[in-house]
Amino acid sequence: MKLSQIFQSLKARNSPTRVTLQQYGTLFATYLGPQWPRVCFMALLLIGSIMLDLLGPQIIRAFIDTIQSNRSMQVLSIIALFYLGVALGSRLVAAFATYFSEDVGWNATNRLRADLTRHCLSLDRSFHAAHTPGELLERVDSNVETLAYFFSQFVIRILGSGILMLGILVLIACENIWFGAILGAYLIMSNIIFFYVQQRATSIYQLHWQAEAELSGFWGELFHGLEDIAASGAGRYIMRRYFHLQRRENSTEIKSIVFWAGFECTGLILDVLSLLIVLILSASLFVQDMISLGTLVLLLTYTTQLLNHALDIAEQLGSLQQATASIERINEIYHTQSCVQDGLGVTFPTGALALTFQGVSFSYEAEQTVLHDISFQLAAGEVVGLIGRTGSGKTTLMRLLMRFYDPTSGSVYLGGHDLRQAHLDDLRARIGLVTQEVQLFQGTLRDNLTFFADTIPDQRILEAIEQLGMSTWYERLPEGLDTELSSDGGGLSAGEAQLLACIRVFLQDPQLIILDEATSRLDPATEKALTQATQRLIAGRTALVIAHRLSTVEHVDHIMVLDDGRILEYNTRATLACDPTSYYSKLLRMTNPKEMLA
Ligand SMILES: Nc1ncnc2c1ncn2[C@@H]1O[C@H](COP(=O)(O)OP(=O)(O)OP(=O)(O)O)[C@@H](O)[C@H]1O
Repeated sequence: MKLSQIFQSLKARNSPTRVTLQQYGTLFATYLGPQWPRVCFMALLLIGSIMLDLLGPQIIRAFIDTIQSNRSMQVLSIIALFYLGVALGSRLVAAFATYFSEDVGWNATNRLRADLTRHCLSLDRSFHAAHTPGELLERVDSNVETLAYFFSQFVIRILGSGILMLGILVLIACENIWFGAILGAYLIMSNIIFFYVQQRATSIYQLHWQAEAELSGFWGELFHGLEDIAASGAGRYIMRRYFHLQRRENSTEIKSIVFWAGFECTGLILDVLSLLIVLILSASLFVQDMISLGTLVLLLTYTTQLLNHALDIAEQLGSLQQATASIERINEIYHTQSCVQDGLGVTFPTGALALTFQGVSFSYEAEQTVLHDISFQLAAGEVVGLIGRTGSGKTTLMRLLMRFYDPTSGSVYLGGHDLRQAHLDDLRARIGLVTQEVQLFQGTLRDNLTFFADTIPDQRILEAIEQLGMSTWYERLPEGLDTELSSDGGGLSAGEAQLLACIRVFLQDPQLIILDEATSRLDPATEKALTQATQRLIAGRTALVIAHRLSTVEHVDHIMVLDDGRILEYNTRATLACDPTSYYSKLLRMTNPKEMLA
């Protein structure tokens, strides 16, 4: 079963704030199931370590009773050596068990993290607009990390402590049935108290993590926009917001720490009380000659072990609460279904693809329509230049074509197929997108051009650079394809980043190109290189060029002028240029057309 199905079943059966035993079971089965040989080996080690732990107090009893009876040094030395062996063996086995449990836990959470990342990638833009990168990082990383502890420690320690406690209770009951019965009743009662106290913990942890996520989101935004913040002098506002978020994070953290301290304190009080009962009981049995001194020590040692493990179980139940809070936060993401559903798949024609928008309207939010009844056709291999003031809907049109969103009404057809019928991956592989904000990654130029795919040979990259007429630009790079770039732009200007994006798209060899021209001022050499590269890139392909300069649309077949989400005019460039009443021809006659393009 896929993780999304598990989490969707959580939603279907329960409110999002409840995770049932069966659902924990499904989670374990999905992520621990494939590692069953390791889990079995871990369980064997666990049982071995428990048996050795139970053996220790029996050897001490034998030692004390031997001192009291025959006092043979030889027997005492053998018992002492045996005890040493058992103690060492127990530690060794416990260390192996811990190693395997960690390994199993991390494997499980790595798979969970990968599934979650894949799911986040499949979600549409409205989801990503509503969640900051920092918040998602918190969920995909920190919340999943909590589950690593849960997967590894919870299994080994709850199971281990549970079995050990049962073993100790049986052994104590064999010595004295009343002793065993009283301790058993006490343990059940104390665990019930702990369980109810911890029920409250989930909401406290969730509030804390939400505050942490918001703080992480803030850091993400801050580091992303450092330049703008410094330039606009927004430092004081940023610090105010930081203090506000930090205060919230601190207060929720203090609440969870206080809760945890209160919980540990309750455990300690219950411990002291139970030890008192045991001391009185065992002393009275010893005074009445009902048990030997060795048995007295045995009972006390077992009781201490029992209480330690009871506290351990209570703590593990605490980790269960943390894990539950994590599962619920991860669960929330899994509930989010992408508004853009994958299509069944179509067979696109080869070569350039025809494009049709038919009565397309779109709104990001219910009450605000951004595109109104957009209809136009572009034959295969034709290029349309899209112009319009800022906010007129150019980028939105591009987003619909990439299926980042679906139209509210109407349809978009590519190569004769409704976009909603195509597989998303297939569709996006056929469209090359060069945006204003080119995302670079920490790595070499080669990595950035190939998206870290080592199947593309250098020769092909160099050919692409040459075919796009960018050899002069490339030769200026200090270390060629090995030039290191960083994710924040790495010293590349906006124009150079677009040059890089052109090579990326050229390597992808798409059937339709969307080009959102850089608005920033480019130096003449880069502008010339970029114009040449884009012209070569779109040659023989259908293309939609969002233009911020009239020179960009000098060679296009059609011009579309968008105004407030409506097509103001759409015709061949030649027709519009010859029509003195057209918006485009007015732009051509203007001395500073940028004003009307901004
Ligand atoms: N994610 C979003 N959520 C809500 N509204 C949005 C979103 N993105 C854009 N808009 C709104 O949609 C309208 C069209 O925006 P769009 O970005 O498509 O315009 P544009 O012509 O590309 O502008 P620019 O030239 O400045 O990039 C604007 O009113 C904008 O505020």
